[in-house]
Amino acid sequence: MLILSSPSGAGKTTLTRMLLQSKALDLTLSISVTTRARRSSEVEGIHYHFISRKQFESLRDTDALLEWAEVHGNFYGTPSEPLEAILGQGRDVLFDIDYQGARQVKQKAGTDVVSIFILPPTMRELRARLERRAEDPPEIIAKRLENARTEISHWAQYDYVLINDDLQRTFEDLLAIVTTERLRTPRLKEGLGAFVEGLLNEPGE
Ligand SMILES: Nc1ncnc2c1ncn2[C@@H]1O[C@H](COP(=O)(O)OP(=O)(O)OP(=O)(O)O)[C@@H](O)[C@H]1O
Ligand SMILES: Nc1nc2c(ncn2[C@@H]2O[C@H](COP(=O)(O)O)[C@@H](O)[C@H]2O)c(=O)[nH]1
Repeated sequence: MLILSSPSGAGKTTLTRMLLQSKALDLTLSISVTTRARRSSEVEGIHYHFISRKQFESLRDTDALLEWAEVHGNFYGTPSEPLEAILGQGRDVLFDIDYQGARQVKQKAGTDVVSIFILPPTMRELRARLERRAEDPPEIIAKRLENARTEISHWAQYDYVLINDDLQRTFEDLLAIVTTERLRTPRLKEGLGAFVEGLLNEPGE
């Protein structure tokens, strides 16, 4: 499970898209439910499942969410069932969730989780990116910038922290993290066990 978090506008959705487009990585996105209104660029079932507050409460109260949080005045959560199906196929899952959700997933899934926090190079650039994106009205941008400092204060709970100045460079750092994490001994154990057994049973001549 690979988690990307950042203050709004630092670039995690852009980087998520780049990671998903990289066929060699073969990552699957965890599609969250949210009570936020859909942006014009977003598609139901691709970016989010857009649901009502009542539907959200019903999912939350029936333990159908692995984690959930209130962010910028809206509710967001990760549905457990599709996630379990993806993990059951042995696939790696990418999460675009906030620090509260990251903490809950870490508590529940522990060593199966790798978390990455994306920082903007400056607060001025963060504002500029939100304005250039032109997806949210000024009052929503103001709220997101106001929340950014609290979100950034949680950077140290993450396994990795990247400063997203140059997009391509940040993407390459992400690729390096995924490649390295996949090579960790505990993640290779099943396949390696059989390989080592075969190796030790070879006569060696
Ligand atoms: N390294 C970068 N340099 C310049 N612009 C960038 C960079 N990374 C992302 N952007 C741009 O910044 C804007 C915000 O990026 P993005 O939507 O990915 O942010 P986000 O962290 O997912 O925000 P949110 O949490 O609000 O969804 C987009 O217009 C994106 O194209
Ligand atoms: N804890 C969770 N946070 C989530 C989830 N899905 C998205 N998010 C985070 O919310 C903010 C705002 O997202 P936006 O799409 O409205 O810009 C951002 O930090 C996301 O990472 C979730 O399922 N759980």
